[in-house]
Amino acid sequence: MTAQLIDGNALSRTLRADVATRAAALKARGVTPGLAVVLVGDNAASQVYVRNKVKACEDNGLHSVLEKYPAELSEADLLARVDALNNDPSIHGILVQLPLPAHIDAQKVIEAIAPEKDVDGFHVASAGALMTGASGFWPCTPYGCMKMIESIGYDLRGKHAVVIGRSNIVGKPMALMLLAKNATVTICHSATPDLGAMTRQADVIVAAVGKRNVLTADMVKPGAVVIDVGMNRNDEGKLCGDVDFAGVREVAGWITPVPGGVGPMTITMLLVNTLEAAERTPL
Ligand SMILES: Nc1nc(=O)c2c([nH]1)NC[C@@H]1CN(c3ccc(C(=O)N[C@@H](CCC(=O)O)C(=O)O)cc3)C=[N+]21
Repeated sequence: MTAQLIDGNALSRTLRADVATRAAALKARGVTPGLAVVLVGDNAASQVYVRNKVKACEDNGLHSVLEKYPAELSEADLLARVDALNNDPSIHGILVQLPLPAHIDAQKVIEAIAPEKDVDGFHVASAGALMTGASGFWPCTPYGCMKMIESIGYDLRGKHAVVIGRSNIVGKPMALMLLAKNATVTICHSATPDLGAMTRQADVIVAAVGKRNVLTADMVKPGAVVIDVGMNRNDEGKLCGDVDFAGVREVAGWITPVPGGVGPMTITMLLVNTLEAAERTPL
């Protein structure tokens, strides 16, 4: 049996249509949701991602501002820009594209963003809100993964979810979101001695490592839900995830493709968070 595809492009179209409707309603009340995207340096991948984010805003009735700075921008100057955006009433969400050049302390810049504008969900206040169940923005990638699982009507209660990867941006928040839905959660990482022994027990697997073929068919329980967060290039230079898609799709019950899976959902949840930031601002 071949797994059913969870189509991130199709789900994004549905969710973005709702964003556009709500953005239009806000606009009618005189508020256009605004996102500021700050890009430092000329990382080629970042240029593409940032352009996609700006285009997604435009397509769905959000206003966006792209600020590009040379790689030599000082940390103090970047902090000053963040402060200006914090105080700009036309901007409801601020995204500082990562990675930043090595001379800039990325965490310090993230903490400078006003939590109510932290639509990436990377601020310690946002992380704390997710951990405790308080209101705050959830990081877009794991949030998008949760929406994909929700879209197939899957009940996580009592299921075993295995997350591969423990980053602050994906693995850790992903585990907390799954836990909040009453899954039993295991987090695996580079020091896990037998990854397959863990994943073979999983009803849901989220692969977020950043390495090709981390998950192969022999590591998957028949019928499992497999979410692929990876963004890698194969030998032919084609975009691929962390999962051996061709093999795993013959075993899994559901699987997300790369491209067309988690990537577009990350951008969709950025739009959702920005819209909600705008909806929360008092008129
Ligand atoms: N502050 C910050 N926030 C981020 O959310 C953030 C970041 N920094 N730095 C880089 C990563 C990466 N990221 C992606 C988003 C969408 C796709 C995406 O839409 N991918 C398409 C394919 C795009 C292509 O063809 O290259 C897909 O999977 O179908 C990919 C990658 C957001 N990031």
